[in-house]
Amino acid sequence: MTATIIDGKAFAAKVREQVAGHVSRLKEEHGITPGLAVVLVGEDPASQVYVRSKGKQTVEVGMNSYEHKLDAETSEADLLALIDQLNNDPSVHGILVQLPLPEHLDSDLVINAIDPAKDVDGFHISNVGLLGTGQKSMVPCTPLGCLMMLRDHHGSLSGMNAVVVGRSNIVGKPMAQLLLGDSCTVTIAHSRTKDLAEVVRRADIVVAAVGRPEMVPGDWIKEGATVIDVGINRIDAPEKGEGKTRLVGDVHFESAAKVAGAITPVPGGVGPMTIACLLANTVTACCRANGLAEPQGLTA
Ligand SMILES: Nc1nc2c(c(=O)[nH]1)N[C@@H](CN(C=O)c1ccc(C(=O)N[C@@H](CCC(=O)O)C(=O)O)cc1)CN2
Repeated sequence: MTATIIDGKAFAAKVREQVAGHVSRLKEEHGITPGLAVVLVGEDPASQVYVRSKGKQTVEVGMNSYEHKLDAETSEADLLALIDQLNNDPSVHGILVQLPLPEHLDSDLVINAIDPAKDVDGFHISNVGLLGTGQKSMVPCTPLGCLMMLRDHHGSLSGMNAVVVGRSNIVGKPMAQLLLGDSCTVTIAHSRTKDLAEVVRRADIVVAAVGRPEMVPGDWIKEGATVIDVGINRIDAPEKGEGKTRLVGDVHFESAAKVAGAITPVPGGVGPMTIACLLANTVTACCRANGLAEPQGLTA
């Protein structure tokens, strides 16, 4: 078998198109322009790239982008004061604090200071609780992107065996909740799971989000399974020349693609969907804040 490649880049472009349509309707029919504020603390190079990309794509779909770049030594009090200001700014419908934060800042405290209605990352404890109890919430962008691709590929996920490898608050746990919400039988596995290979081999859907380069080989995958690779790991690539690197996922793509029915590549799979879903969440937050009907198909 050679797997169908699930093209996250193309899918994300379609989601952005839908978002742009909703934004122009909000402007024309209600005179409202959704606004997204992104806060970056420090100079982490990867975070700088992601924040730039978020700002650019926000503007491309017609929304207002507010970037707040703070230096690495910013105090918790100053960061919380900025969040308070954004919480009270009616032109800001979504607030995102780029992670990871410098070590002296308490991420949980900072995230929980965001107004849950503006928490477009879906990381606030209230949104975590709402998602866990099947209530309307803001849904974390990466798992939402994975769910959209799975629904698009399969239609219904009902009754499928899903194994999520990874138990992070940002991806693993919310992914499991979303799959459960779509009536999958869900197992959360992780690096300490006994007989991990056997557990993964039972899965119709594998979501790999452990942050370990190419940890899941093809012989762990059941024939015809759908593999969603959330990992983004930069590894040395001496074959490309001295000092060169390349991106790989948590799945060994070449071997997995020979047995899977469908698979997301890295790059170009889950990553682009993360930012597209952030834009979708911002439109959703804007509609909710204004008592308007939410866009269909852009949330769980
Ligand atoms: N507040 C948040 N912080 C972080 C999140 C998040 O969702 N909210 N996720 C990641 C980083 N991230 C967005 O912030 C992100 C990561 C990767 C991509 C992406 O498109 N990756 C490309 C490859 C990019 C490359 O060449 O390096 C791909 O997979 O094709 C988008 C967004 C941590 N922080």
